[in-house]
Amino acid sequence: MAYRVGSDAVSGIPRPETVVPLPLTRLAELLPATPHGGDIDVTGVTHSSGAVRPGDLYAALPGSKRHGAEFIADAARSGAVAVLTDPAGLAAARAAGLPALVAGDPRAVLGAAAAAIYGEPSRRLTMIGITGTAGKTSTSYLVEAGLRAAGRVTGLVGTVETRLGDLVVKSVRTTPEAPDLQAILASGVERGVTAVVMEVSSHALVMGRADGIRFAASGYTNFGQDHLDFHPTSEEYFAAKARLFDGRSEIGVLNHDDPAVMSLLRPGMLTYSASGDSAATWWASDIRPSAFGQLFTAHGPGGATVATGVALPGLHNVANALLALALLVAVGIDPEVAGRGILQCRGVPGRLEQVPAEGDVLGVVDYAHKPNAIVAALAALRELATARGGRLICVLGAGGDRDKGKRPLMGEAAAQGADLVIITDDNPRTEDPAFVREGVRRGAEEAAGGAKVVEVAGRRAAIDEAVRLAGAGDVIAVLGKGNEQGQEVNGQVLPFDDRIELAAALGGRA
Ligand SMILES: CC(=O)N[C@H]1[C@@H](OP(=O)(O)OP(=O)(O)OC[C@H]2O[C@@H](n3ccc(=O)[nH]c3=O)[C@H](O)[C@@H]2O)O[C@H](CO)[C@@H](O)[C@@H]1O[C@H](C)C(=O)N[C@@H](C)C(=O)N[C@H](CCC(=O)O)C(=O)O
Ligand SMILES: Nc1ncnc2c1ncn2[C@@H]1O[C@H](COP(=O)(O)OP(=O)(O)OP(=O)(O)O)[C@@H](O)[C@H]1O
Ligand SMILES: N[C@H](CCC[C@H](N)C(=O)O)C(=O)O
Ligand SMILES: [Mg+2]
Repeated sequence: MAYRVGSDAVSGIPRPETVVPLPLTRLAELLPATPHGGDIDVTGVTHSSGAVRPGDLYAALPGSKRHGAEFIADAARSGAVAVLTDPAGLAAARAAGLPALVAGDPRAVLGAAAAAIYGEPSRRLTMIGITGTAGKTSTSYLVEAGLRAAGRVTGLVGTVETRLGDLVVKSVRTTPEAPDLQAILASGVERGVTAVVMEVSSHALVMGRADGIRFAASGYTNFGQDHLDFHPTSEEYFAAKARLFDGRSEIGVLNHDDPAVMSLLRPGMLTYSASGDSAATWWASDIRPSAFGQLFTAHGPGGATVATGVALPGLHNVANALLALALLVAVGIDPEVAGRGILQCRGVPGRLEQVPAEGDVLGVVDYAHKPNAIVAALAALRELATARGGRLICVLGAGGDRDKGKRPLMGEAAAQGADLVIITDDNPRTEDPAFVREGVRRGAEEAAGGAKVVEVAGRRAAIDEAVRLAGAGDVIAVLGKGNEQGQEVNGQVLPFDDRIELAAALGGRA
């Protein structure tokens, strides 16, 4: 069934069952915010008028398209008892008869406000944060597996899903807005969760979504190009990610193999090197393929060695596993237990996921939708294709309404990494799909690689074409959408899952 973008069909953020009422005037004392219009107890908080529950503080934020103050009357009808806003929103709060807290930049105090309303849940959790251009989701699953091996009841917050013990909720954003995030953490505490690993996106760091959280340890995977539709410059994108290490993380773990990331190195920080540089705190050696992925030896502080591995191919997944190990050990997990847990993780949804299909062509779906991820994914799959004596065929597009500058770079990376590139549509959103394809094609055609480049409109048709052109031993990599189950076109999300489409196309061939 199709649904509108942002509709309730894809939300379902848990709220804590029990919240100690917090007087608005007490909250004002904790924040830089001025109270107006009397006192009242608040028992919840949201930034979205459609999600208001009785007793909530409604955060009426100035946005890029609207001002949340436009929705104060709606919020009041749904039971909001108070408003957090900027001076421009105060009149609407008064008109609705609600007391208000006014701050110059209400987003800047929202994280602290939400944390206070929900009883500072992160203080009762071991919080692990992960940022970086690529590898956040993958690393978070590996960390979660290590925590579970150590007997912890875990939480995970990221692009694919939010998990609190046995509860699983599909994600809408990588990092939820602060009111949702604090509600998730408080709900986790109620469910007995003791450790939470979360992806911290650059959007989140700029917009204060993770404010109010103190991380026991945080990791930085790598820095490449993405999101320049949101961040004005690459430097500002980098500075956004650097904020995770600005004092809110007790221990920082940096990728020794990435010079941009290493520019943040300060005394006390840890580093890791998948390429095996022994100058790093954690480094890998003896990497060898195994039946399900790869095994390697991790070398740690004081000459410690851990025999571990990861159930995914590619050097980038050794990097993710090494970062996971470093983070786990940093928060006190035994290295052997951590290494065993990482090894037990059976893959990550939509990340180098092999689709089930009989026959002599291997189909793989991956979430690479930025240049450095495409380089990494195709390098991993090239090894598989070579071992099978086949070619590497890549199907990819780029998302509409997102960073246009990355499109030719994505095309270039695909043409340099694959033998045949089929350029198609990703999520067109509100853009003309042909225009988006053109951006990717330009880069692919100008690339130095010897790949053949073709363009096929329509993702299903492109997958069918890849299967039609494939021969025995070939690997087909469908990149960019990973575990996504829909395709966003003009505000509608239409059902579409690369894994289902590729398996069906391969099934028709076998
Ligand atoms: C660019 C961006 O991040 N924008 C976020 C921002 O939107 P905005 O400033 O445009 O808000 P707006 O539409 O003008 O509305 C203003 C305010 O009115 C409120 N409102 C609006 C309408 C309504 O009916 N009721 C209501 O209360 C909104 O909640 C908002 O607080 O504030 C909103 C909530 O306050 C967010 O939902 C919204 O995320 C949008 C939907 C988004 O697509 N974000 C993506 C790009 C994102 O955050 N991605 C990252 C990285 C992904 C990754 O690489 O992994 C992520 O962490 O997911
Ligand atoms: N350490 C890494 N270095 C480079 N590329 C990687 C790395 N880990 C994963 N990738 C590639 O990036 C893709 C996305 O990986 P993952 O979902 O783990 O990253 P992410 O940072 O969470 O991405 P997003 O911001 O889009 O959610 C993978 O499918 C893979 O192609
Ligand atoms: N969280 C990422 C997802 C991109 C996925 C890709 N399929 C696309 O549409 O560009 C974003 O919003 O930029
Ligand atoms: Mg992610």
